Amino acid sequence: MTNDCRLYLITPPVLPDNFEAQLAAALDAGDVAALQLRLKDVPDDLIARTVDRLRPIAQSRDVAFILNDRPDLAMKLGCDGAHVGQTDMPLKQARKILGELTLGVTCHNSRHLAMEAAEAGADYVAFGAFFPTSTKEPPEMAEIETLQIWAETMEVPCVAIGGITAENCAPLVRAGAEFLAVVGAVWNHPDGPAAGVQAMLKAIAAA
Ligand SMILES: Cc1ncc(COP(=O)(O)OP(=O)(O)O)c(N)n1
Ligand SMILES: Cc1ncsc1CCOP(=O)(O)O
Ligand SMILES: [Mg+2]
Repeated sequence: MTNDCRLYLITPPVLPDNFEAQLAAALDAGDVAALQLRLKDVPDDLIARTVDRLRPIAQSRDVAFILNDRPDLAMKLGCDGAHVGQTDMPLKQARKILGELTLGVTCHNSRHLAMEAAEAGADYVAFGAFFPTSTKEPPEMAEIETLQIWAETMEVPCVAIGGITAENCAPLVRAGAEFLAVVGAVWNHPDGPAAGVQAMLKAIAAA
């Protein structure tokens, strides 16, 4: 049986020198719905220069370019949307800044937070972390049941994140995740990012 789950790629914490080539190879390896630029603790001008470098690579391939944490810069720099966490910016403010652009919101393991996000106009809600991850110290772990109940009862699409790999993703796909967001599964794949994307897509299709 097929499913509608798609891959949501997030950039690695530190971008290697040849990142443009790696990114192009990853996006050419198969269907990727979105790319999130996630740079933490860097000045605005570095975010702006990196958006200018990477945005065309994604958008020319019909991959939505989402900026983490900064709806203001997302709007200013021609991104397709922004992702905000619970402490990044009040959701109403983010929605107002972004206008018609995509707004994604971290909801940890809480359908209550997800309801609030949906009411504030989120285009997707993200639950996680589902599995241990070395990319970020997650404030809490999420249960598959949270995702499953959301997917069964609500219209707003849900993203699953946190330690997701080709080996462990099947239950999340079967629970109804519309998107799987990954960092390590692609950028740390032993055979390179293109192989990482292909492995994820194969696992999603087989779930
Ligand atoms: C798709 C997606 N889901 C969750 C997060 C985490 O956002 P946040 O809680 O704001 O933490 P940081 O990523 O900003 O460290 C995300 N970025 N993307
Ligand atoms: C940004 C973020 N938010 C919750 S877990 C996480 C990290 C996801 O990275 P990985 O796919 O390598 O676990
Ligand atoms: Mg954030």
